[in-house]
Amino acid sequence: MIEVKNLHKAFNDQKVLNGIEYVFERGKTNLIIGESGSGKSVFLKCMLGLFKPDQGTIEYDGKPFSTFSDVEQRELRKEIGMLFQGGALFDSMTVEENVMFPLKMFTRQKRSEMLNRVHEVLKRVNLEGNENKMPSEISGGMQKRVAIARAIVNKPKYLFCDEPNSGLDPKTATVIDNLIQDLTHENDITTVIITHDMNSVLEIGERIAFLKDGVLAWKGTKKEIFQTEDEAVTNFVYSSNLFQKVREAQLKGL
Ligand SMILES: Nc1ncnc2c1ncn2[C@@H]1O[C@H](COP(=O)(O)OP(=O)(O)OP(=O)(O)O)[C@@H](O)[C@H]1O
Repeated sequence: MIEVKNLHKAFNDQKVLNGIEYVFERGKTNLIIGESGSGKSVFLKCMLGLFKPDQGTIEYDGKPFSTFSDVEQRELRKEIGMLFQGGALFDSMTVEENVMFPLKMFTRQKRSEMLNRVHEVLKRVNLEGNENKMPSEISGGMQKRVAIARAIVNKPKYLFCDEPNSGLDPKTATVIDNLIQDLTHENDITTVIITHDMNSVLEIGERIAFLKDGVLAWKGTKKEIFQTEDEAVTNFVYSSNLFQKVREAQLKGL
């Protein structure tokens, strides 16, 4: 669980985050949605300790980040899996080496132990047999699965995903969404996902936080997002044709 209390962040006199209160629940997919410039990335960077909040606290399972010593921050980093926008694989490393990278960075396991874990994770994301391929030799969806394998190889308690579906076709995007959700449930991970993708909201929106101008303007589930009368949310959500059609179908009782 990650609990955010009264989070403020400004750059010069531009207030970007303005008093955010939110709980990211363990074992759930927690989505952050909102227009471009609403503060999603700044929020994520505050949670990762890359930006220092001006005010407020971020607690990891009850412990405020600001009270972590350098050693504790390093320990926390081991418990965080990060799925970067675009995957961010190392082009010059094989699939196997990419996935092994966090184990080399953060553990002192023997190579044979690391290989066992890498193969276990690659099997889980259905990439068995691709160990020795280079990223350029596999599809975008497979690259994304390698990036997911790398993000979970060290058994993280927290998983941060920045636009996990960018650049993928809708079918592959759904496979990736479901994989992230299944891994979240199987491993009881606190998963935070920044997304623009309304398909993802429909697919895996177990908990949704809607940011508008740095304020947490609405929170709820994928079911509730269809029922809300909140104008800011409906304006944002129904700018998507897909949502418009689902809403119309619901109203017709289809
Ligand atoms: N390092 C920085 N210095 C100054 N201003 C910043 C910095 N990082 C972000 N901002 C400003 O904070 C605001 C929110 O940016 P942010 O990147 O969090 O938006 P976002 O919701 O993630 O947008 P997008 O969906 O386009 O990625 C923007 O006005 C941006 O210019």
